[in-house]
Amino acid sequence: MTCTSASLLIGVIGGSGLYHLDNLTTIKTVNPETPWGYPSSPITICALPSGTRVAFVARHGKHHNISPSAVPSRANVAALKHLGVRAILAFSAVGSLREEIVPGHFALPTQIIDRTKGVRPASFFEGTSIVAHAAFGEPFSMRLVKWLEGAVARALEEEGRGVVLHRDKCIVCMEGPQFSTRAESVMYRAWGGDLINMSVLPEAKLAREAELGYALIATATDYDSWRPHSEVVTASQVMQTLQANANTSRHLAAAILEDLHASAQGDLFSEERGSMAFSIMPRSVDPKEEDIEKLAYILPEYFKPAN
Ligand SMILES: CSC[C@H]1O[C@H](OP(=O)(O)O)[C@H](O)[C@@H]1O
Ligand SMILES: Nc1ncnc2[nH]cnc12
Repeated sequence: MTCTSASLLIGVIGGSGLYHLDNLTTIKTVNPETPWGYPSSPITICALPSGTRVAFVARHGKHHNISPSAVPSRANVAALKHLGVRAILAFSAVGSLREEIVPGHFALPTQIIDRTKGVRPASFFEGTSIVAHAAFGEPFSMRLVKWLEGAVARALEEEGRGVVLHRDKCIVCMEGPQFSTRAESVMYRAWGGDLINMSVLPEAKLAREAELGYALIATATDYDSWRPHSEVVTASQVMQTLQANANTSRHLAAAILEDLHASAQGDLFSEERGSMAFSIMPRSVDPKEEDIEKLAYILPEYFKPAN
């Protein structure tokens, strides 16, 4: 099922605590089987008051039954792209590695440090006869991030609950599911990390391979484990902030998605489109037809099945 690109341009991935956008109108639910399996949850197509549609997927499932290492990120990103989405706005509950990023604050990261352990499939090309090297020096879509810096700050101010937005932060993505040790937490700060989660990778890499815009709205829930005289982070500590952050995230989505959809019709995501053209390596042998068919699901511009 493919929506027309004019009707559905933005996909939202909800993280811990954000399992639905029930402040928007649900139009329908779809559950497409992609060449990489089924998404984490059925995808809800929601409408804004104007009728503009967005697609929503719950990263850990609607009942939070998928652990961070097992999230089917390839299926999530592929399904969104196939539905007509051009950019993903991802939400994530994160630990703060900086005193000034107080639990309850929001942040827009611009860089990532990868501390995942190679157990998550991180490329659509993995296991195929085709090799591709996507550029990832700027792991987020900077035009989108800049756009969000203004729009999110305005929406948070309008909400009036004093949620502060931090810009230009570096997020560490760890494997989990256990939280970091105190020594690791201190080390990440020394490396320049400001935030920590278990989810931004491989999601951001896969969005890049699928030529989708991608930005993360990081919602701080805790101070991780670096503060010498404070308790280390626990799941129950995270839970305390999760609900308030999710409510703010839902408000934010309702406040900015209309304008984001309108901007998406312009050149906001022009950097991503066509970006894989020079990333796919010239081939010495013919690629397998089954691989072409698989990759055509996300990149029909480059992969055209024989029939
Ligand atoms: C519930 S604490 C750890 C868990 O929360 C974050 O999930 P998400 O990014 O989907 O909001 C973090 O990345 C971990 O997966
Ligand atoms: N401290 C933390 N470490 C990793 N992921 C998190 N998600 C929320 N808090 C976190």
